[in-house]
Amino acid sequence: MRPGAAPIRAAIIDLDGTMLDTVPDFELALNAMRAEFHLAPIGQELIKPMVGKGSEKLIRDVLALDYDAARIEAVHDEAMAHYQRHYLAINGERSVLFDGVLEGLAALKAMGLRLACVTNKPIAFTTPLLAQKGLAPFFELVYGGDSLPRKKPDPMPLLQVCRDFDLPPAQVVAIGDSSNDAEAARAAHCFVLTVPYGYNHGRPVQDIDSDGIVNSLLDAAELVRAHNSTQH
Ligand SMILES: O=C(O)COP(=O)(O)O
Ligand SMILES: [Mg+2]
Repeated sequence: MRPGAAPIRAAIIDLDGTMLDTVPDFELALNAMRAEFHLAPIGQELIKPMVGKGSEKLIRDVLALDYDAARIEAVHDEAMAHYQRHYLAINGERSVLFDGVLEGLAALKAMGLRLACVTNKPIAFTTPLLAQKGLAPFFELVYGGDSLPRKKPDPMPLLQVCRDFDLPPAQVVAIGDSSNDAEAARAAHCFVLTVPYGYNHGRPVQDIDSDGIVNSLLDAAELVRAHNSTQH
């Protein structure tokens, strides 16, 4: 983050791979969907790099392990219906908060920042999950992958948050685990911080063009505090 730049007034925080390790939930729901088609279960290491681009892409990638393009088209809608039903039934059962998430959110709030959650997860999964994990009270705004016409890496949801908060993007930081989050932030002209413990489509976090890698949301809050303390 640039010294002398305007103070940060809001943070936009990603969900999967940033606040919650949701891969165990994806494993349950995807394998329940695959069982409907008599397909063998798949493991978390295969699933992890597929998370982050929304449900549509995830279902297509998972079906592509066994089916050709024509067969994927033929079963897509049925697969999506199975997946959504199964995911909603197990949502949050196996997901766990990453270290420093609650502390980091509390620190950002205590510094007066406004908080939004922007995820590519469908909003129908996101809202109950945030509530169940005690995250909902931190967020003034929540946008899922299907809340707006375009999702990350498009800047649309981030720009919408800036408008909702009536803040210029240069006073907003996005915090995420993947290039998806960083590309959206760069295109929106927000700051962006990256956590190293998430999924990033199976690629090294160091490859992401961001304003810094932070080990936790608590470290992100410390960086924002340092940035803001240089302002007059
Ligand atoms: O693709 C998803 O379902 C969610 O991904 P995100 O929370 O990292 O944006
Ligand atoms: Mg993510």
